[in-house]
Amino acid sequence: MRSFSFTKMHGLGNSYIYVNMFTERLAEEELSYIAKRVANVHTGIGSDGLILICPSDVAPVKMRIFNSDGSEGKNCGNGLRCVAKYVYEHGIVQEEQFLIETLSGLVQARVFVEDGKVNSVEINMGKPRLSRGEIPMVGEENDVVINERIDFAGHTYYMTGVSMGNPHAVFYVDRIEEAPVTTLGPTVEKDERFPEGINVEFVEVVNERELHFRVWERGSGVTEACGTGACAAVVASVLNGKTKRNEETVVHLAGGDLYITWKENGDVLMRGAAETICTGVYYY
Ligand SMILES: N[C@@H](CCC[C@H](N)C(=O)O)C(=O)O
Repeated sequence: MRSFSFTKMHGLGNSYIYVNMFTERLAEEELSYIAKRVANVHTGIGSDGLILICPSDVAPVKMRIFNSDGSEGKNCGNGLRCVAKYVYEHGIVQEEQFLIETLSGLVQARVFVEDGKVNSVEINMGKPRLSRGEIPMVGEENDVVINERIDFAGHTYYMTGVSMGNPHAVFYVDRIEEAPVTTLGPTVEKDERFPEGINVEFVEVVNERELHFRVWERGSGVTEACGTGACAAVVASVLNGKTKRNEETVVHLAGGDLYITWKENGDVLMRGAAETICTGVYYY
């Protein structure tokens, strides 16, 4: 029987099993299978997926993220905050600002420390990518998708498309409690107009500085929070004239709040909590 040491962490209830690949060895061809196994709440540990904290050639650390269905994502906002907390608290980095490599590029992390513990993290997520080609979504590759009419299962909706290194479809609703997360979510995720699938976000605008937010994540379904999704929601809200560029917006997710600013220079800043739940050894 094989085993590895893990740490379970969460960002606003979006939980992953984190494996320190500076010390552990997992076979590349087994990563998808391991992600599915550990995520299972009955026969595994229970999580939204698996995150690997890896050595990098271009930064102090690299993050890889696998959803609970075993698919690999290219970015994860909540995961980045937890990775930043982990590497600082385990002495893998000593500075309070450092780079993290992801499959979609480099991001800048800043940890806020009290008594040696990281209690919140800010990530400069870089610039959103807005063209259909970058999302990706079928159609004219240089066009943007802002409040575009689109039909699913015979009903008409309006969506805004944003890539934060991973794909997001944002829909506005009048009341967040009535958002069709579990019905429209999986339909949109798997729609053939999104060749790589898509994360689906529902947003209720409270005012120019505040949004309510729910998510159906590609590869994981309903989660308590999605950091890249919250960034996409703020970018979409600026593009739709609902919130302001260069001003911090509070996003209320099911698991808590994130503070997000789409800066004048194009970068998106995300700030919020990162928590350690437990550590252990997993046998497989
Ligand atoms: N929970 C994440 C995003 C995880 C990956 C996503 N489901 C995808 O496949 O793109 C976040 O906090 O951003």
